[in-house]
Amino acid sequence: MEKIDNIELDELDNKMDYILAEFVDICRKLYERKYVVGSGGNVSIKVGNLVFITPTGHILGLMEKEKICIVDMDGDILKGKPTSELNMHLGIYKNRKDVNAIVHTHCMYCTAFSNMDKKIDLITPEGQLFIRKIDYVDYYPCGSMELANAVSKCGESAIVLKNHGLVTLGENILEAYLKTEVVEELAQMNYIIHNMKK
Ligand SMILES: C[C@H](O)[C@@H](O)[C@@H](O)C(=O)COP(=O)(O)O
Ligand SMILES: [Zn+2]
Repeated sequence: MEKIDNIELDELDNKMDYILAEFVDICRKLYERKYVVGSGGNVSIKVGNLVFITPTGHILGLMEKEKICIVDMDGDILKGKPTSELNMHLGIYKNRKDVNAIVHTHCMYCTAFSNMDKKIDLITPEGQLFIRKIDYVDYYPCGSMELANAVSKCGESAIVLKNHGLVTLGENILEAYLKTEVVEELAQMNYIIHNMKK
């Protein structure tokens, strides 16, 4: 059995198969839960010096392992045509050593709150447990370096992009995904409570 630094390549293969299968599942779930529609949203994970990332213009609900792009941390594209938000993903990984997974979606309630410049209160137990604080970023054009720089400077792991959507960060993809679910539920709960007060 060939080994590199005591890692059996077959074992590495199996691990990567599992990691990429989980990546595909999360992409499909984001679409199924309508956190994105059409070709919106993008997802990435960092494994060592490599970033596995969704292709641009692709429907997350139809993601397949073979379609996942690969980029190194210098931004050299090793496989496929990655998301137009590649600079945002790389900028976050460079600035946040605690982050190994990024989920970007267009959650409707979060985006609506951002359009009204309203903050989302962390009113649920999950909100207080999983989301320490939410950062808010002004509107910058999609795919722009301005957006990438603004987001990668944020210190929190839930970042609302004005008139665009949400970015959640995690040590792993399940954590990043969970934060998307929790923040969007918080936004919905805030909306319901606000309307009940009328
Ligand atoms: C307009 C783009 O869809 C923008 O919203 C981008 O941020 C996005 O979500 C999907 O872009 P890619 O298909 O390039 O990942
Ligand atoms: Zn987007």
